Amino acid sequence: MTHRLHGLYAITPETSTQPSPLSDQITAAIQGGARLVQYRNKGSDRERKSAEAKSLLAVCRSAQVPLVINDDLDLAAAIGADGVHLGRDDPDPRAARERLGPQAIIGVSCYDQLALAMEAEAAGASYAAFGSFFPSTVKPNAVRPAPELLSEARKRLRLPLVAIGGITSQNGALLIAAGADMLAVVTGIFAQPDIAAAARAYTTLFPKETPR
Ligand SMILES: Cc1ncc(COP(=O)(O)OP(=O)(O)O)c(N)n1
Ligand SMILES: Cc1ncsc1CCOP(=O)(O)O
Ligand SMILES: [Mg+2]
Repeated sequence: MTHRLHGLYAITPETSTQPSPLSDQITAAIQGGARLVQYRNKGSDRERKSAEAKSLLAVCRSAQVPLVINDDLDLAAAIGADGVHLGRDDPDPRAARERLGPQAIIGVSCYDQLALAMEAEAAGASYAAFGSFFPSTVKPNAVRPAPELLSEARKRLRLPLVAIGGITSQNGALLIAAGADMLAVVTGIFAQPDIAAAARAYTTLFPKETPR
């Protein structure tokens, strides 16, 4: 199945302010309209990551929402996830494409650099991610491109564009207007008391889907 990469992209929090298990939090984000989920866990051991990723994969499969694993190509391959997200310290997108196959979602971090996105496109990536567009408590030291980078990328690339970093339901609209196909969000969804409602506030920013 080819996945349409458009809409809200929910990324799991590493520290939770929620009493509910991660799988319930993801269920709520999907109820609020999340179209893609990333399992991002930089701190846990392999066993815990594997167990959490499997449980999220079950939730995502039943909702028909793809699950991407951050950084860990081995884990993505081992559990049969829908794809992987790769940054500058992670495996090469070509290796990921070879390992996971033609339908897999291979996301690549491009920070504030159009040249990285052009390389990613040539390497068979599925989307290019730019950011952090706004201050983020998750990545306080991230580079900060201007939203105009998305407009430039839109002109130069065919790949879907993901915007990330400090995105709220207020500032997200300007990133979509600049060319973002997806908004990737942690805090604005998962640090809120009502996760589904918080997700819905982003979902409504996107133009309505045209039926396939
Ligand atoms: C959609 C999306 N965009 C960017 C990132 C950041 O990736 P990376 O630079 O590898 O940093 P870590 O997330 O691994 O700390 C992302 N995860 N997802
Ligand atoms: C992983 C990552 N890469 C750039 S900013 C960021 C964190 C996004 O989290 P938040 O939506 O809470 O700012
Ligand atoms: Mg990474």
